Amino acid sequence: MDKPLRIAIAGLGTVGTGVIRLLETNRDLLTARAGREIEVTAVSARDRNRNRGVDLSRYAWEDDMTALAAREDVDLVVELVGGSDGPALALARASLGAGKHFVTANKAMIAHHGIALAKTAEAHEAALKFEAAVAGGIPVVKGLREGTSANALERIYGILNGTCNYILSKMEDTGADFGEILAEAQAKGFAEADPTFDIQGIDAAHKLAILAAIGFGARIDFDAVRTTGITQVKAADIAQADALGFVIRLIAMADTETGEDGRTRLLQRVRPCLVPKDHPLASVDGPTNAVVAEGNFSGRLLFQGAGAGDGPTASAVVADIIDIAREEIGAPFSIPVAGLEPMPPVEPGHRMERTYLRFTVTDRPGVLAEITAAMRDAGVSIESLIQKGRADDGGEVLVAMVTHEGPERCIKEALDLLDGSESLTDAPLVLPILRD
Ligand SMILES: NC(=O)C1=CN([C@@H]2O[C@H](COP(=O)(O)OP(=O)(O)OC[C@H]3O[C@@H](n4cnc5c(N)ncnc54)[C@H](O)[C@@H]3O)[C@@H](O)[C@H]2O)C=CC1
Ligand SMILES: N[C@@H](CC=O)C(=O)O
Ligand code: NA
Repeated sequence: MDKPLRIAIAGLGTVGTGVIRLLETNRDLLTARAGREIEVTAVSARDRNRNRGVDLSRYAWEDDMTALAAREDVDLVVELVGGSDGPALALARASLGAGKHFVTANKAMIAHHGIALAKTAEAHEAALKFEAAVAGGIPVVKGLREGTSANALERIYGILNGTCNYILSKMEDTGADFGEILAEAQAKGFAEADPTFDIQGIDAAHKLAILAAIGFGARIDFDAVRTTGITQVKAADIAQADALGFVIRLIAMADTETGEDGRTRLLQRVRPCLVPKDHPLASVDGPTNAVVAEGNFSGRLLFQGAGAGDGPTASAVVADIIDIAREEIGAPFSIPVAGLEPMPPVEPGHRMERTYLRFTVTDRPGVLAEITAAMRDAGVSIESLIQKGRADDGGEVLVAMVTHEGPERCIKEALDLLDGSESLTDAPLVLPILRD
């Protein structure tokens, strides 16, 4: 048998502790699968004395995690700290620069610095792997890099944030308040250290940018992801969507089109959408994630499973470690960095969509006429319209509508016409309807 693969782990929180537990529990099986032992030699985290429920006494401890990269007894560094910059990035640069393999669950860092890190990895013939960074335990990075590699992909889309999905599906089941459920998601270890990354859609955007790079051979362009989170979604919208035959899910989607200049353009967006109840993504509940990839020969592929949590995320981290133990290095984004194409973003106004719109308005005569006139003037055709009762005190009521399919820019024009209207007491909510 080959020499052991010696690894160091930085970050011993939810995921880091999960990795240690998995390496201990499945030791024999991992040795057989990897073809050699996987041996933890050193670890680093903020607090040495915290009780994590795992025995760290056999491993060397480094207070400064960057020191892991310089250790002679380390072949591979695993980063489970988080943060796009700061110590995680310093560790990545130091490790790859020293020719050590590097495994991370850090989507923020890969979305911002993945290309530069992949270049360093290539230059030093080291592996850079990040299966856990996208959709936790689901092998979707591998699925796109290897499983769909024979296809031109038409669309990649799905549910990429477990916290938002947990919140939306729990709101659906219990009618409970947003904040209460977010606290539960935090307690269960799904949420990011700063949960605004989850609820504002930024975490899903990080993951989408990574998948788009792999799936479409694009240079990662995180700044081009058009991102809307779930904070504006109310329990009333969920009930309304239900009555219309939909659920609400935060959907991340990327596809391409050819611009007038002949260049391939990339559209990446994260936004809450109405999902028809008979669509496979509608039954994805709780912290589960799901990714759909549509290949020109494979047809629609659905990857589904736990997108967050210690066990599933550790499973993805250790799968990457096994690949490296087997010397399956590969290009981080499927093809060498020089081959990744810079793809300018699509301006999506011409895209055709059916849309759900919700207005919170003052309950007085003429309000409905004002809204429908704006729709008419902008060329938006209304498929159905619901006004939710009368407010007893003449206060606020909810007006919801579903439009026929039309160009996205018409919705924007209608909202611009209503901008500043004294009838509207809250910003309108616009939710596209996911097409099959
Ligand atoms: N929790 C989850 O379900 C998932 C997390 N991830 C990613 O995995 C990474 C780790 O996440 P968690 O384990 O949830 O985080 P966590 O907050 O539970 O653990 C982070 C660890 O890093 C250490 N750390 C943080 N800042 C440090 C610093 N400046 N210096 C030294 N040590 C420091 C902490 O002491 C702790 O041990 C993040 O990149 C996260 O986005 C990815 C997929 C799922
Ligand atoms: N905060 C993330 C954790 C996994 O990536 C999520 O909720 O999906
Ligand atoms: Na994954």
